[in-house]
Amino acid sequence: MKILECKNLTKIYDAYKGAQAVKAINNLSFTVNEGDFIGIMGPSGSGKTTLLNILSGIDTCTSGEVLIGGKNITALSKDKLALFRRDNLGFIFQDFNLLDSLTVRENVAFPLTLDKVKPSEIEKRTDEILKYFDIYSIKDSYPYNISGGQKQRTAEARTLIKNPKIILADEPTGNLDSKSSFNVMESLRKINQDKNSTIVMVTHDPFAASFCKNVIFIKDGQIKLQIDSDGARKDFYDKVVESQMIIGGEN
Ligand SMILES: Nc1ncnc2c1ncn2[C@@H]1O[C@H](COP(=O)(O)OP(=O)(O)OP(=O)(O)O)[C@@H](O)[C@H]1O
Repeated sequence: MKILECKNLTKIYDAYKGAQAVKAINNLSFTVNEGDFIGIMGPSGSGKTTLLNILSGIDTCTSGEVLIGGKNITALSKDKLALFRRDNLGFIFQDFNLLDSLTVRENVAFPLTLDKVKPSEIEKRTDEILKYFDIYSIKDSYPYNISGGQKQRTAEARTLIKNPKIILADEPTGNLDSKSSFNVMESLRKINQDKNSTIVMVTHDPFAASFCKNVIFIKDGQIKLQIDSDGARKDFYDKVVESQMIIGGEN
């Protein structure tokens, strides 16, 4: 089932204070199905962040459409878009975005608290997800007392607690050492497999990309190449690195 459709997306940043206008996304179309785990790669300046910002409703496109679960988010008013984002999209960022004054448990429960869910229901769902991400034992710790990998798993648990339609991840391994990167990517792969969560991830990191089912490469705002994994991660890693060389540019 189609869950995300980008149709003929174009984004032009207008000329500003002497700088020329930039066509960051150029008539780009692609479809994401439920349960996909897609990586978006490309050289610096190729348009990855711009694309993710448009998909997540943070930025608007100049022309084209983004449909999420059949709903055209490019046509929503600001308020409706904010609500739609809250109820349907999950975000995972490079710098975790955890609240330092809250414990791990409180951070994970935060979206449900905002939604005024019943306390008994919050407790049940929070316990379940803390255990799933193997952070139950550190539930009363604060973010500054836990490791980078534990912080990222806490951020994932907070994202997943509302069962978003799509998880949009921006360089989730960007600030992690190799062991934590492995654990975080394993946990993303696990939620993709166990819960059929749909994940769209922007990354520079071929290791992170090797966990995806498909990777699209963009350059000059257009899709230049798509590669598919047959499930063997090491082989797919080689394919990702090879594709990066084909695409060229600074990574
Ligand atoms: N706010 C902006 N105003 C004007 N031009 C911008 C703006 N943001 C990005 N650009 C330009 O749009 C193009 C795409 O940028 P974008 O940040 O999407 O690339 P990227 O692939 O995410 O790069 P990186 O990997 O370095 O983060 C670049 O030429 C960039 O200079």
